[in-house]
Amino acid sequence: MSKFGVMVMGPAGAGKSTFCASLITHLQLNRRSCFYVNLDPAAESFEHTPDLDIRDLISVEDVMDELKLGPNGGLIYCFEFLMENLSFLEESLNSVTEEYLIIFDMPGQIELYTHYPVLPTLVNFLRSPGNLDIRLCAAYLLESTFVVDRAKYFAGSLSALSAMYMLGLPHLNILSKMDLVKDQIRKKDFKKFLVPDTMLIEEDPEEIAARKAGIHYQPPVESDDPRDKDALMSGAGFKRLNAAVAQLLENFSMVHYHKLDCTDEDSVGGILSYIDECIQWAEAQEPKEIPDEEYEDEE
Ligand SMILES: Nc1nc2c(ncn2[C@@H]2O[C@H](COP(=O)(O)OP(=O)(O)OP(=O)(O)O)[C@@H](O)[C@H]2O)c(=O)[nH]1
Ligand SMILES: [Mg+2]
Repeated sequence: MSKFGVMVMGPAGAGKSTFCASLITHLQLNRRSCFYVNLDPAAESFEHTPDLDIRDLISVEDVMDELKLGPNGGLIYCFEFLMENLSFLEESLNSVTEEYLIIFDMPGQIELYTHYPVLPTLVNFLRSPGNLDIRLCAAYLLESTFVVDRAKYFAGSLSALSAMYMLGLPHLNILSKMDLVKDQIRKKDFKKFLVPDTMLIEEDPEEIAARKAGIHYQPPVESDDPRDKDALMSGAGFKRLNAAVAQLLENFSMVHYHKLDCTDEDSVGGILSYIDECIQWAEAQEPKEIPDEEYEDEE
C-alpha cells in the first residue's frame, strides 16, 4: 500500500504553516483525507491541530533550557534526536492509507535545506520501500515580495536550487503571499519572475520606479573598495556576484515558480493539483462508492 505526502519547506516566515492550514481546509472542503505532521519543534500555535507533532517527542524550548543551546543549535539537536527515534514517526505513519495526503510542516532554518545532512536522511527514511514507502514531493516556498529586491530573489532562488539538489525529491517552487504583491505588480509584469533570468538582474527596480514617476534617476556610485561599507551591498562587486548567481540559475534552468495566494481557494487548489501530479496521487485511488444516505439526500 502506497502512502502520499508533501514536505512544505522554505525560509523562515515564508508562509509554510499558513499554506499547510489552507491546504488542509481545502482538502476537507473537498472531502479528502489528510494527515498533518508538525516537524517544527519551535512551532507555537496551529490553525489545525497536528495529527503528529514533533513537540510530543522533543521541543526546542526544553532543549534550550536543559542543554543551554541557542534556537538554531536547539533545532539541529531536535532533528538529530528525531533521527535517533524514527520509530516516533513510523508508529503513527505506518497505518496511514493511500487516500490520505500526509503534510509535513517543516521549520524555517535555512541551513536545513542548504548543507545540513539531516533532511536527506529523513527523506530517505520516509521514501524507502523498506520503511514508510511514502511517495513524497517538496513544496518550497519563497515570499513573492522578494521579487522587489533582485538580490533577495536570486539568493532565495539559489536556496531553492540547493534544496532541490540536496533532497532529490520531485520539487515544486512556490512564490507565496501573492496577495501582497498583486496590487503593486501587474499579472503580465509578474510573469518574468516565474523563471529566474539574467535579464532581471540588469533591471534596476529603483530606476524603473523613477522612470514611471518621471523623476530623474541618479544610479549609486559603484565602488569595489572593501573599506566602503555601502559598496558591499550596492557596488560593482555585489552586482557581479548577483549576475553570476543569476547566470548559474539560468544555466541550470531548473527553478521555476508557481504562484500561491493562501487567501484564494482556487490558488490553493491549483497548487494541490501540482502536488497530486508530482506524487501521482489520483492513479492510486480506488473508485469510491457513494454511501446510501448521501445518495438519498441528492434525490
Ligand atoms: N498576506 C499574507 N500573509 C501571509 C500569507 N501566508 C502567511 N502569511 C503571514 O506570514 C507570517 C508567517 O507565516 P507562517 O505561515 O507562520 O510562516 P512559516 O513559514 O510557517 O514560518 P516559520 O515556521 O516561522 O518559518 C504570518 O504573519 C502569516 O499570517 C499569505 O498568503 N498572505
Ligand atoms: Mg511554520
